[in-house]
Amino acid sequence: MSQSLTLSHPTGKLNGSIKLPASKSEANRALIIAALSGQESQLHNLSEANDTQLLQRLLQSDAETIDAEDAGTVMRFLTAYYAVTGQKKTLTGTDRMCQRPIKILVEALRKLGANIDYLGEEGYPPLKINGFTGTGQKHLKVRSDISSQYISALLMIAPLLPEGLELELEGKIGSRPYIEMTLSLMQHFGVRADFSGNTISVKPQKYTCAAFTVESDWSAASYWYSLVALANEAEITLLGLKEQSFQGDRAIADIMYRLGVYTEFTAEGVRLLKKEHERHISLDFSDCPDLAQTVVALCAGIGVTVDMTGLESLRIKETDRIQALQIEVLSMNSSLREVTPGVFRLEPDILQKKQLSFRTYQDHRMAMAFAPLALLQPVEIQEPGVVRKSYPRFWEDLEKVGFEIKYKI
Ligand SMILES: O=C(O)C1=C[C@@H](OP(=O)(O)O)[C@@H](O)[C@H](O)C1
Ligand SMILES: C=C(OP(=O)(O)O)C(=O)O
Repeated sequence: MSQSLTLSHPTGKLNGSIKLPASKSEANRALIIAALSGQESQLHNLSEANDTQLLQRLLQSDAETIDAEDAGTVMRFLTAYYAVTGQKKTLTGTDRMCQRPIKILVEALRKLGANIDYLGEEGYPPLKINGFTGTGQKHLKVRSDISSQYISALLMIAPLLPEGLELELEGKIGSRPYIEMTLSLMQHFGVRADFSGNTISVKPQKYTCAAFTVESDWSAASYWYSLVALANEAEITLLGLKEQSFQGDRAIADIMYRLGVYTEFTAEGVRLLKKEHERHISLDFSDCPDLAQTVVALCAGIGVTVDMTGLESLRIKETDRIQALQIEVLSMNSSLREVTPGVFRLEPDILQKKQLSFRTYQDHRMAMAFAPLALLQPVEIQEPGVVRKSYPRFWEDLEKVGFEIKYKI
């Protein structure tokens, strides 16, 4: 795997049609639900993202030790899946995965009757899942301000529990659209739930067999919006995106309207065109945390000041994304500071005409968020292979619209 690549674009003009990868969030829910249904499923357009390829392989594996690598959904969804299906497994992941908390999910599963031990530090993977003796408990209180993935994991197994499940969400509901995506996918496969106030109720039910085609990934689309915003001239079509999507990251269309990109929905996807951008904006990322890096890197490039809230969960993702962003925007003369508790301000400055080099912190989104800046000046991206987590063809797709890439081994 190459250690770095340098990226440049000879004209700054972008034109073309891109087939985006499919959403790993949708695909991984569909895979878990299909496995829980116990029936042959017809899932189409499963993502080429490593997170999805990995889950597919692991669901077919009868190994005792299961490596979820760096995939949060794989770790959290499989913990609940193995528990409820009574499979005895050791579940581990990368060093970083073993620093990403899982206590809220493990505690909830224990209350439902799962026997789970921590093999390392209490509250973190690796885990040993030893079996399941249903307690018949129906009502659970679960904190919803750390990661929605715990809630999605519990919801997907809920119809298989003898009494079903009533989940009372405590605190702010972070990443809420991902919970709604879970409920929509469950409904697609025949399971009804009720989400009223802060309680989600699921009665015991059976998943039914249904065909499902995974949509293109709106999070991946965000990097193309950034490219269009930074280009001298651009007309880009992104295939397979839908206006009515299960994905909360479709919010990028509205965010980018303010940052210089007009979205036209067509029968084949979206057409992106350039427009004027605002100079100072405020955004709340509570519903769409994966878009924050795209916006920060772009705004540092085009000189837009942004006040951001809802970034709490960024500290426990593939890396501490707030810290990684703070370090990397510094090399662009910009600053990212917490101005009052919970409010982060990106203040950009004039970019010097020198080659920029960005570290990626084993985080695919750091690589893809900073790459579009190559439309302003040559950019080096370190450890570019990280993109395989969600968008393995990212660099090839950039070449299709005229980027020149030199790989250094
Ligand atoms: O459920 C999902 O598919 C995801 C939920 C979000 O995580 P959190 O709920 O931890 O914020 C998101 O950041 C992640 O990329 C995918
Ligand atoms: C946070 C992410 O993924 P996960 O939590 O599933 O590892 C992501 O893809 O940005």
